[in-house]
Amino acid sequence: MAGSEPSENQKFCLQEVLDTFKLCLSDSKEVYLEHYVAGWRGLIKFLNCLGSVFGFISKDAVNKIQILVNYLNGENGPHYVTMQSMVKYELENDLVDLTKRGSHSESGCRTLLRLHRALRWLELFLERLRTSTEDSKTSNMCCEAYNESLAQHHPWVIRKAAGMAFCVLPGRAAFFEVMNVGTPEQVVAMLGEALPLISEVYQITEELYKEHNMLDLP
Ligand SMILES: CCCCCCCC/C=C\CCCCCCCC(=O)N[C@@H](COP(=O)(O)O)[C@H](O)/C=C/CCCCCCCCCCCCC
Repeated sequence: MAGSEPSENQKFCLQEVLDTFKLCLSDSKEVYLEHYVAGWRGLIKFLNCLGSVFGFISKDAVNKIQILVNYLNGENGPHYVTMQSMVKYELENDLVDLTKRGSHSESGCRTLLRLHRALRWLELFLERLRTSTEDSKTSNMCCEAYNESLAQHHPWVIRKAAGMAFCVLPGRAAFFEVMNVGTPEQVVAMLGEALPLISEVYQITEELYKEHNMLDLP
């Protein structure tokens, strides 16, 4: 594998990501931003194990996570506890560029939307991985999931770069090893547990953005 050996706290652990997504939803099905970004942080550890070819993707995701963490830790932090409270606060205070980019080009709503779209890619990719066979190619699964989701929001140059990165993804067996779960059967079982959680978080976010006409924020 292309990446260097990660230290213990940089090591990816699917169970950890699963636990984080379990914490995302409140009893009233609001999405806690803190756990949502923690879930992404866990996933980025995986990306970092794959080598520097994925650096440009990891950098963009880290940057977006940091924007949200800054809001969470900032003076208006209490408004950013859940996605629902963030949306309400930013909309009520005209803090979102709704039609064209202006003075709020790094709003929480816009930033989260980019990660939300990536969550759909993840859902589609993990479902393919879960139902894959030994000879399935991770690059094909990743590419198909990307074309059905994120690619529709990316310009040609990003799509090209992403396509090139997918070509150097490790094979299914090596990929499963990086997941740090156990046998392929155990990986498949854990994916089966993780997917409904990821799907539910995705659906709730999608509904929230649809309700406020924010699925196309510039
Ligand atoms: C369970 C273990 C197996 C799967 C582990 C997957 C780990 C994936 C971790 C992170 C995924 C990356 C998230 C990328 C967020 C991209 C957000 C985005 O769309 N940004 C673009 C738009 O932003 P603005 O310009 O409007 O601010 C930005 O232009 C993008 C730049 C970078 C390229 C993004 C390519 C995304 C490809 C996603 C597939 C990742 C491949 C991972 C392979 C396992």
